Amino acid sequence: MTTAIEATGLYKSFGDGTWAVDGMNLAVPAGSFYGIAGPNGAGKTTTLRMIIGVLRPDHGQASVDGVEVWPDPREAKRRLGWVADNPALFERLSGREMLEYAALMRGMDAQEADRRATDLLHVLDMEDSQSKMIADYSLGMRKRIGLAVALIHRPRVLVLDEPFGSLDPVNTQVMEDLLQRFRANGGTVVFSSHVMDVVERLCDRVVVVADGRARVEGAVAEVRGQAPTLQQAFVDLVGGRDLGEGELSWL
Ligand SMILES: Nc1ncnc2c1ncn2[C@@H]1O[C@H](COP(=O)(O)OP(=O)(O)OP(=O)(O)O)[C@@H](O)[C@H]1O
Repeated sequence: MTTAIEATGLYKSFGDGTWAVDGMNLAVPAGSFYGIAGPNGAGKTTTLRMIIGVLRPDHGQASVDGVEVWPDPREAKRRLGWVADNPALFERLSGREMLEYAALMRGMDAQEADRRATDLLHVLDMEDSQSKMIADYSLGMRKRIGLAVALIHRPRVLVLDEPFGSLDPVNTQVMEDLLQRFRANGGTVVFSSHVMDVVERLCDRVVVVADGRARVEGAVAEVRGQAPTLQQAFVDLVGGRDLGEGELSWL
């Protein structure tokens, strides 16, 4: 198996005496759609930020498309695209200017930058809002432009943090279609999510993370096991809480 992302023994503490990431191991097969699920505070974002080369691990290694991230972060970043939960964008640029700027920073000439920006704005259904300032964009529009910025240099691996949170069904469909297209062209998609039906629908494999560690990993059907849905398997695994008889009786 060729791996698109490999993380071995990743640890990170923020100095409060606990491990936000506590010995994470991951191996994402190239060409897969890979989901990272886990409750709030499980360490998903911290893990992803160490893998993409913006947060240095206390211990452990990560590689992207065969390139070790921390010895060679520039080369690793050439091969990946990153979409943060709330993408950091230049608020006073228009969507088109943002895309063209990202393309120029990635070394493209102006003609290629214009061509790719035009294509992305079209498939993301953003032609009408391309001249509007990003500060005036809705969250769904920000997420779409964030995805376009991450794709414009044609990465091999795309990493997304909660891409579907707070998106309406139309935006969700637009994002899914583009991710499917990227994967069909040989790319690898890794994303964290709490939205288990999206993980179940899109992913080949999933890892469930809790307390900074991978608890279970495998093909979606394996992780679901005997549970009726992946959501139920997730709750069974990481614990939910049943309300007792008398609890909240005042409600
Ligand atoms: N910059 C930081 N400084 C201090 N603690 C942090 C920092 N970033 C994350 N943490 C802590 O690390 C732990 C893991 O956080 P992380 O954001 O990685 O979880 P997550 O699984 O992405 O959660 P969510 O699903 O809510 O986004 C949490 O306890 C969080 O409070």
